[in-house]
Amino acid sequence: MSIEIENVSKRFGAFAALDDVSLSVPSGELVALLGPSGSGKTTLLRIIAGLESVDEGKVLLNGEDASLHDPRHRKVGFVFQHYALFRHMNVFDNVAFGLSVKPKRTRPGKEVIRSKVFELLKLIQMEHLWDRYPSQLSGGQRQRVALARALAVEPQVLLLDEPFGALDAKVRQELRRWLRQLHDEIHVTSVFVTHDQEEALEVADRIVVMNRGKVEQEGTPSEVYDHPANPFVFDFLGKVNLFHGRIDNGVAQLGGVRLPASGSSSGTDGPAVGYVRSHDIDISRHGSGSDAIAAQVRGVLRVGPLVRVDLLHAGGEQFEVDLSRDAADRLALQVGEQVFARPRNVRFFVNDYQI
Ligand SMILES: Nc1ncnc2c1ncn2[C@@H]1O[C@H](COP(=O)(O)OP(=O)(O)OP(=O)(O)O)[C@@H](O)[C@H]1O
Repeated sequence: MSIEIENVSKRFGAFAALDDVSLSVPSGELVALLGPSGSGKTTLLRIIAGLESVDEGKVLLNGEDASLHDPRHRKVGFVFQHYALFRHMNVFDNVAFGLSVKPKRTRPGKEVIRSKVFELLKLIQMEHLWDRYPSQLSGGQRQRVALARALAVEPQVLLLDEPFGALDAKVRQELRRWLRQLHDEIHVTSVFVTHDQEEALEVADRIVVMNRGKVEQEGTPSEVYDHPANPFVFDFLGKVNLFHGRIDNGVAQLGGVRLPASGSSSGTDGPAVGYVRSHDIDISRHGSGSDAIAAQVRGVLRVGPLVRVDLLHAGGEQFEVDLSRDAADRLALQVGEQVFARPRNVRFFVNDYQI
């Protein structure tokens, strides 16, 4: 089922939780709503589910105005961060619940329910745990049961609100991969909310970056990561360094270095900010100060597979470079020494507009 959000606004009192949001989710896609706390992600999800009304705008499900239908008939499955499974029911009964409470007329027979539940338990790789109770399961297993339970009634849209938010980092990572595989198997149109950029980049077909009730950018993971539309998206999708400088006649001066500012025109002359990801900078001991940013090493820290180097350049701005362990071992940087940093990929923004 496709979802179209057309110019939706939602206020709580005087506060605009959603401000003229438009968005379309083609049938079968897995879309992530990514944004900081309070950006309106959950509100948008609840509006799609029909749990919340809109002040302005429309939601179309398969091209039809959703407000014309009772939310109970929207065929939407919901999985929350803390999905309360029924504690007194075992895994089998939890997954079977949505089917067993259907009105008699549409309720499948016992055998059909049984085979459907075992099919789902197989999908979530938990057939052998069918008679366990929620208290006998790990957090990750419980979320998988919650997902199977939402899928049991064959929703046409699956909505997931921070489904792995309460789990530890390792389990989260496993479940992310698992969710992606599951989606590739069943292709149900899915929208999931997360504030974790890595999760969105790894799992989603498309990412909708939200901020203060608005959509900042929408695109594939590589579109939003490699071509962020504005400083907010750049910053939210990964670690970034800011270099304050100026642009004159298409040339940017950043920390003493002159760099071509592609796309700029004389109209953009003036103060500009260069954005560079910390893995997009090379460090060497050689340079002239006009082809590289002269900087002092302030700290060297091993973080898992990377080495994070803290630097301070002559203009007084601090910045961070992530090196591979190999590169860091070759350089053997010492705290206090002078080095030269060369950004490989800089994006310039003037007043929030990319040039
Ligand atoms: N029922 C409500 N009454 C008043 N304000 C609300 C209500 N629901 C949400 N809000 C406000 O609307 C804003 C958006 O909330 P929402 O839950 O959609 O954000 P979110 O992006 O999902 O955040 P989080 O990641 O923290 O869940 C918040 O500032 C929140 O306080």
